[in-house]
Amino acid sequence: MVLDNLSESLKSIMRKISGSSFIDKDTIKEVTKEIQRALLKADVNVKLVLKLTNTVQERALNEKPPAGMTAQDYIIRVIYEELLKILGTDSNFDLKPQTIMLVGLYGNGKTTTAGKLARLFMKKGLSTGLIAADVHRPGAFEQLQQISGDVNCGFYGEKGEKNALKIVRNGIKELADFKIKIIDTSGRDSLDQELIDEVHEIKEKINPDTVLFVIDATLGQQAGPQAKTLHDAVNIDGVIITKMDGTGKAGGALSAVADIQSPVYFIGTGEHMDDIQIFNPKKFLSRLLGMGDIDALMEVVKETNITEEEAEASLDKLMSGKFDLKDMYDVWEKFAKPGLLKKFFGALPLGKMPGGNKLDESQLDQADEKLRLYRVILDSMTFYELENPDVLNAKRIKRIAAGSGQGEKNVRQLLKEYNAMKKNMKSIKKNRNFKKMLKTQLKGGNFSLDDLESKML
Ligand SMILES: Nc1nc2c(ncn2[C@@H]2O[C@H](COP(=O)(O)OP(=O)(O)OP(=O)(O)O)[C@@H](O)[C@H]2O)c(=O)[nH]1
Repeated sequence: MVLDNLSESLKSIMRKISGSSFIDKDTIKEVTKEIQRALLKADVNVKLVLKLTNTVQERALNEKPPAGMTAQDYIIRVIYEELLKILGTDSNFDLKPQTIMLVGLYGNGKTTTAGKLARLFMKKGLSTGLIAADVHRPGAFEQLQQISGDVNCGFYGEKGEKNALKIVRNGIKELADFKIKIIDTSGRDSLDQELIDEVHEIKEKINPDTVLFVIDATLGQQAGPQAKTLHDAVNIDGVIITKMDGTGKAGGALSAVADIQSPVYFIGTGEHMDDIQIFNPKKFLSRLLGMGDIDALMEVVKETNITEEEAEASLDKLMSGKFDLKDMYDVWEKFAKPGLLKKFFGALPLGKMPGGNKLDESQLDQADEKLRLYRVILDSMTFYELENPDVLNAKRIKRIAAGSGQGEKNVRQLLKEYNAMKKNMKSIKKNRNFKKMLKTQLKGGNFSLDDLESKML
């Protein structure tokens, strides 16, 4: 597949980001440099690369991750969003009866694509006829005729006729019963004025419903000026990128498409008539980046939407001396979102606190599971016990263990953690910097332990 090399580079950059323990300015700069190199190697236009990487860098440096999202995930999201802008947003091709005009340069795959489209539309129940309006290339008439026979669709052409407009006019009349008519126009080695005039005239006089630009994925930097000139002449409604099955770079074609801001509707993935796919930018990009389901990542943010006020109130509770088990339960309830608890506890430098009880890595790994278990234990306590944890003697612990089915060991462990948390929170409540950073953490931000510790000393 085209862009394989770019995909490998981007995947390795993504791995690097998600594997880094913290994100600082240097990491962001390094990452954007690497993206820059990878895109340039894939033939993406320099101007576009610079614009993209500058935006990524600026956003990564200045924007705060939303609640529930780590800085790492957020940068991945920023990169994803900015790359998606190049590929365009999802826009489905409207499968309605229409006249389509195909434009593009010689050998880019126009004629083949006309046949592929005919087969695709007919599969969707839309009868299709092809009009052979390439009056310049010897053999173009026969090629389209042959293809229409292969896919069993309608065909109109006038062998030897040099007036493309006349053929199209007659063709539209002759193929009136077909729901979709596809005009295969001439291509050239380069964009000469004669070609531009010809396609411009057909566009003006025939007024097709849709003009589709067929472009070879491996075209390189000349794709840009070609797309622009054709767009100026016929106003391109959408793009079909062919030869996506090749090993080329595709960055040039993609840059050209980004430049004219037309949606890519289809991609060609081989020489056979079935080798055409509806283009889905999000899926394509997710595959390119080696991400499973990037939309799922976005969902985490929605699920963990904690407001600043909520974070502040919970933090005040945490740091007040009056922190009881009910408060602990409430805080956990609020922040027990996927991964958030782990992040929260993971960032607490408890080992550095007087009387600190640092949670080890394996404990952190099991944070979500532990929370579920602790909730069951807390549910087995009376209201009085939750508000007055000091009354929890051996007898009560035994009762709670039996009631929750979690064993005395787990009940004692929960109490141990509660006591450590309460003690630590009390001892740091006057530290404004720490409080501020914790708030960021509660809201899903991320920072390094080193950073946190240096702020505390
Ligand atoms: N691998 C691959 N080859 C393709 C694809 N689309 C077209 N081709 C091949 O590209 C070559 C040129 O395709 P044509 O359809 O003849 O090109 P054209 O743009 O119609 O050329 P003109 O009519 O001369 O303007 C043919 O050999 C096609 O089989 C594709 O998606 N993948």
